[in-house]
Amino acid sequence: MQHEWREGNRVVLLPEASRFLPAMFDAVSQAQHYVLVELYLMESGELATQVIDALASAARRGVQVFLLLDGYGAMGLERRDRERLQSAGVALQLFNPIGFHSLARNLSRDHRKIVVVDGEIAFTGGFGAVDEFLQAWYEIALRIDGPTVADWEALFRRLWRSRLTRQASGDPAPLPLPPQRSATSHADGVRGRVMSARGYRYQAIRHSLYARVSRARQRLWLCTPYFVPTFALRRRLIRAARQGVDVRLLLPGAKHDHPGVRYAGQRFYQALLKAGVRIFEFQPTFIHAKFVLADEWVSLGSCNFDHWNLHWNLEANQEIDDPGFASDVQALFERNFAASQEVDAAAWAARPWGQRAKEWVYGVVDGLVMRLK
Ligand SMILES: O=P(O)(O)OC[C@H](O)CO
Repeated sequence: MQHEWREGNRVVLLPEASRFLPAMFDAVSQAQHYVLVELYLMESGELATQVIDALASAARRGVQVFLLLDGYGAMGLERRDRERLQSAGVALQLFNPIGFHSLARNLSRDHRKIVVVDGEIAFTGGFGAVDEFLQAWYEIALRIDGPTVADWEALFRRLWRSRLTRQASGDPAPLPLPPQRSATSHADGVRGRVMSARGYRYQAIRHSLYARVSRARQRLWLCTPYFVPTFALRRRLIRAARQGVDVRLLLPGAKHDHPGVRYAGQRFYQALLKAGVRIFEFQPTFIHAKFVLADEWVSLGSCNFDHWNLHWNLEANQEIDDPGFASDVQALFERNFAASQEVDAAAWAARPWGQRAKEWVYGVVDGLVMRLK
């Protein structure tokens, strides 16, 4: 059953590439049956080479390896890298390659980040196989060992067989997958569920987030690299803050891969600050992580919670409802708040006209982009 809460999951929060990359490579190196990897971004470079080496070496050991890449996000993966994967025996497919289709079809991207090993362990987060994740961007991931791994695997399997997925050679016939294995349920594990979304057609992540924001009683802390929230989310954040909930946003500072998106989101700062929402801009690097903590509920994964992601993309997040895990996420937020600059409401109200002009221009662009169909 889709989106079912399942008990018995062991989860480990892995902040920063220095923790999650070794954990993933280690899991792949210990695989015995199959490895499933689904990514939005993969571009030739140092990290992609490490990923290809790890997958190729597993395939050469006899492990069945399946790599599903978004047809747009993987355009920077050079032919020689694709050939290296295929010649090592890695099954490579692309989701919805850009083509002479409708604009809506070309805009619909697979933005999910999934690694499954032997049906027993899964990873998700905001990661991709591009060099920015090695150092330049701050990212987090989650390692899951337990019954919800089957739901991650089911998402992968469904998309692998989708009519929009093609073999890298262009052949539309899907490459066959091995029988699904099942994970162990742990008595000391936590309650979790996998939530997915398919653009405007299917919006479970959005509905779950809105419900939790509305129900939060003590705190609502949200981290996203692309803060361009829907009207419905802004209204809920403002209402929660006015009702005394501790509402905080952890957002990128000036280090940003798409500064225009940051300006477009900053046009909402004043109303949020006025309602009592606290806004922290992360300083050390570009923070690309996506996670939210509402009381003791956590949602973490691919979804940026911005209206573009919610409208067009295939997304998937892991939700965890557990006080112990919530305190790990709280500690992570607190470390990141300490590395941020809090936006001062009075200083923001007096910001220069140049800044206001950028917010207006990128706000107009954002409004036009959202009218695309
Ligand atoms: O779409 P994300 O959140 O995986 O981030 C990728 C960036 O948009 C690439 O510029």
